[in-house]
Amino acid sequence: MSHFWKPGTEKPRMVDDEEGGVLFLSTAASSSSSSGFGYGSMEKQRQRLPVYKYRTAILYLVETHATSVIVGETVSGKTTQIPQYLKEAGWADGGRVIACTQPRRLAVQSVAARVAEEMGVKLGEEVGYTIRFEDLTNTFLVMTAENFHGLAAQNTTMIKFLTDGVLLREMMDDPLLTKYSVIMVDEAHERSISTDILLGLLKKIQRRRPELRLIISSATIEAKSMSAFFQASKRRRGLEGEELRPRMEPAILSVEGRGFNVQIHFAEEPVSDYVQGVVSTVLSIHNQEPMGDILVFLTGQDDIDTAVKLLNEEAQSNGKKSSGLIVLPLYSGLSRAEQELIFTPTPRGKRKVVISTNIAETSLTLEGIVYVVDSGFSKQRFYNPNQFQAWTKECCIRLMSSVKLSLFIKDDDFVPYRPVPPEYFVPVPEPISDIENLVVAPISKASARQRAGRAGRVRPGKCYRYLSSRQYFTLLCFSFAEFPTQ
Ligand SMILES: Nc1ncnc2c1ncn2[C@@H]1O[C@H](COP(=O)(O)OP(=O)(O)OP(=O)(O)O)[C@@H](O)[C@H]1O
Repeated sequence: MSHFWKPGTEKPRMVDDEEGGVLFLSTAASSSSSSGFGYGSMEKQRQRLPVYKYRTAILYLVETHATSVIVGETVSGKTTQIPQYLKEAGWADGGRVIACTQPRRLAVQSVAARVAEEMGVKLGEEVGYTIRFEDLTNTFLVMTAENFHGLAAQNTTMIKFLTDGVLLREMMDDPLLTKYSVIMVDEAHERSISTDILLGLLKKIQRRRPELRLIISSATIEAKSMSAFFQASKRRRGLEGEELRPRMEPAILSVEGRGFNVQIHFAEEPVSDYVQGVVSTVLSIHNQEPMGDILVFLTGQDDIDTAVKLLNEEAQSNGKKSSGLIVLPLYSGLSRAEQELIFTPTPRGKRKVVISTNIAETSLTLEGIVYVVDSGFSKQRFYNPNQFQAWTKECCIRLMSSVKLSLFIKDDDFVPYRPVPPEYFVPVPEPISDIENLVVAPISKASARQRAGRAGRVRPGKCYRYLSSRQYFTLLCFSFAEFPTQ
């Protein structure tokens, strides 16, 4: 364990950012090998990732700060490497667990499988995952030393990937999440309701468990506002062992460097029918570009089914020209077996086309993908608090009027349990569509970068944006939080 920073040894070189408090690593922190694993080529691949140069700095920040915000380009290696660095540094010793959350199940499964492969262990043992209805981790019961009748859960899983929703669910049994030493909330830019609630609760847990470390990471996160959120409001002084506590003000680390080059192409003119547009683009890539799989981003199941149908029809009618295309849809409504087809290697001479919602936007590495075709739109969920207020108000009015009606019957007739006639029942207004809206809207620049980042992961790639460059510059920098707070 001599290749990462330990308290008491020389610290890695860092400078304060001029804008105040932002830590930025000025030089490569370490050039030495990271671990004692004997997996030569895999180890070399790991060391080639940009995040490797920041290994010592990351471990130093996690050691000394309660919260670290890590911003690293797509393909810098955050998701697969940071949990391994932490494990190698001893954060999973003594039965503790390192958690890494992802917004989506598919990402949890694929990242866990990759990390297990890199570590040369069986998935479900040292590296495991938990998603809804599936727990692939290893916990067994042991007799406690103090009381031979008592049983305690012991974890052999050291690195656990899980969705943020599952971690929230775990809080119901263990509100302080005591088994975790470090919790990494990855892809925090997505700002789904569960991610935001999780971040709020983790901040509270940290006050009770100062030893818990949080890492908030993404390629496209507003680091300063995230850091401001975790800034402790009051600095506690004079507590026993204060000098051993980590610094409560969050550290921000920017991991520079990315994977292979991805050439970006914009549409020359804005298009009206993006489904037809992406289908034509896929066909021209297939006819003109060298081999390599294609990942298409559309908004939802309807669009995807239409595109799959159009491409399959084209393949049949055009004979040789479009043959060789294997078209696969990807959305959350598909069965797991159907979703997993996207990971099957493409047969020689064929080209796989995965047509997906934003389920494939973050954390996924599909090895064969060379081309990304981005429609520029996604279905976005908005929680509308104003509508919610209007709806609850309406419900209250109707409820009150029905209560008044039933009271009226009771009072007048002096028959307390007389059934209320059906005409007095007042239906409550339909809530769902008003409160939670799923709307097709242009994506943000952050999403566009994430989508482009699905190419260039294991070889150079190209991204075709179905937006003109002028349209692109009108996009919002970041997507709206699902639950707006301001
Ligand atoms: N399933 C996989 N198969 C092959 N290589 C993989 C796989 N998963 C990750 N890798 C390799 O590890 C690299 C880093 O992936 P990782 O997911 O850690 O990056 P990241 O910085 O978290 O990216 P993103 O922000 O896009 O999720 C990939 O570019 C790829 O070279």
